[in-house]
Amino acid sequence: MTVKDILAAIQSPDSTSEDFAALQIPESYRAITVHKDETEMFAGLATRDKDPRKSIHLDEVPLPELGPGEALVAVMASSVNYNSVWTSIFEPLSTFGFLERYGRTNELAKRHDLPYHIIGSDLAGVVLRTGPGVNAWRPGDEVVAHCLSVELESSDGHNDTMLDPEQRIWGFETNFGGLAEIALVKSNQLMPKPDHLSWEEAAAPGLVNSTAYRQLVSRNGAGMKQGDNVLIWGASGGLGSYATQFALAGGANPICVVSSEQKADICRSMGAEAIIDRSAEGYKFWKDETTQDPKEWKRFGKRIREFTDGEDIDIVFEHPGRETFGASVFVTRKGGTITTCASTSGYMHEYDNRYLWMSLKRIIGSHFANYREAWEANRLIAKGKIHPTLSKVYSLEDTGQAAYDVHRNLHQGKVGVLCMAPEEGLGVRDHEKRAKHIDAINRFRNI
Ligand SMILES: C/C=C/C(=O)SCCNC(=O)CCNC(=O)[C@H](O)C(C)(C)COP(=O)(O)OP(=O)(O)OC[C@H]1O[C@@H](n2cnc3c(N)ncnc32)[C@H](O)[C@@H]1OP(=O)(O)O
Ligand SMILES: NC(=O)C1=CN([C@@H]2O[C@H](COP(=O)(O)OP(=O)(O)OC[C@H]3O[C@@H](n4cnc5c(N)ncnc54)[C@H](OP(=O)(O)O)[C@@H]3O)[C@@H](O)[C@H]2O)C=CC1
Repeated sequence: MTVKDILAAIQSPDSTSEDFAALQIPESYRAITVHKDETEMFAGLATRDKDPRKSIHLDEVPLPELGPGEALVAVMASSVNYNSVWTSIFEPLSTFGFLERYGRTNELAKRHDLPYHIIGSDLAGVVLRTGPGVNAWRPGDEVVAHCLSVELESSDGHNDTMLDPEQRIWGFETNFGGLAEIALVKSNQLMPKPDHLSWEEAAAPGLVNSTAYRQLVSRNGAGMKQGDNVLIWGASGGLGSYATQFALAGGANPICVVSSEQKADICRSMGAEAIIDRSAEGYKFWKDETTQDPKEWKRFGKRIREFTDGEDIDIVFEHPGRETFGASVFVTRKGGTITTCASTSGYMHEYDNRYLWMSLKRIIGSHFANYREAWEANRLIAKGKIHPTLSKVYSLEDTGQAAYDVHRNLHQGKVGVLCMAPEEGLGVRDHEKRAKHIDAINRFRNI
């Protein structure tokens, strides 16, 4: 039995759940990996010069054992997230440390501690096998997977599953991720694949859409409401392209920051009106490595006021980190919120705390999404309220290049990867619903 036989079953309209259950699963499959003996390969290089094309490999790997509560999924498509960039440049830490730590927790988790790390935190595909105790999913089910892996043995995570002390991001802090022909997930990561989307479109939103949902919309994040002025950094990027859609769909007023006219056009086409091209307007929030320039914060704030009839920002959707954080805190209105999930440009932030405490602002840390938030975010995709922002699709062989593009900010929206899917455009089940949303679905394509 080979991956080709699985693909044939997926592509046959007559395949039943029993057919899938009867399929033998191959003993090995192709997967995107980084190697433990290469973690020092970029030592001494600047972050920018660490090239994911050198560290990312396509290997034949053995099939992992399937445990209780788990599922093996045939991955038709996946997507590149920035966490795979971090893994491939071994920053801020080598992810092998996460796998070792996980491996120490119990006998079954030892499977994850390997000399290679199969990366990737998104997938769209078909369930092949489920482990003992899985009743909600069956072989043949068409699914997407969110990337929250939790154990839930501690009460700490029982109210908000992101607070589980054993919370991990699948394909980043666990092995057997989605950039592969077969992936191993916990069954409660599975969600129904939106039926109007192709495999690669369905795989694109998962991680960033769920993260933006918690960070901006959920009460666990900023709890955005109608009329809020929302400053969105990287508004046409992975996270930002969903934050912009959430702001528009939720009746808020997005102020989109981008770095080119082309990206400004994308935001306009999503329906945003207030757009700041940070490159064209030349903001320099840092005078040098150690000194920020409050005059530049003020120039930026004045520009925002031009779009808002003089109002300041209710919510900042932060992720660039060090380079922008001082400005983000400054431009937030009295009582407003800065919500942050990342630090792409550096994690040691500096801001003038007087503007925070005197104006009663709040900084909220946000990370991925709990089970329920991920489900709600996927539901919005399935209902055609929020759309994938897929721009370009690569083959599994070219994942290194795809990660390089994301690392160098050469991409738009999301970058997809075909895993088992032989070509783009497959997997659409509801053509009528698709036709209704086709322009929005294709908005980011090939730009
Ligand atoms: C969905 C997608 C998401 C993304 O893309 S996010 C972006 C990518 N992710 C990242 O860049 C994050 C990568 N992760 C990290 O950088 C690290 O993962 C963290 C900095 C988050 C944590 O570092 P760590 O080394 O895992 O943990 P420690 O807390 O620094 O060290 C553990 C030791 O420190 C002790 N400790 C913890 N808290 C305290 C305390 N409050 N007082 C005293 N000690 C403390 C512990 O017990 C333990 O000790 P002992 O090493 O001896 O076991
Ligand atoms: N904690 C969590 O759960 C999650 C964290 N992340 C993290 O969030 C970050 C962004 O992820 P994602 O949106 O997918 O990445 P993308 O690269 O797709 O988008 C980020 C955008 O941010 C903008 N940007 C980058 N650097 C700067 C800067 N120095 N100043 C201002 N804007 C900047 C760029 O837009 P432009 O050039 O147009 O301004 C870029 O397109 C990553 O660090 C990632 O690891 C992502 C998902 C989940």
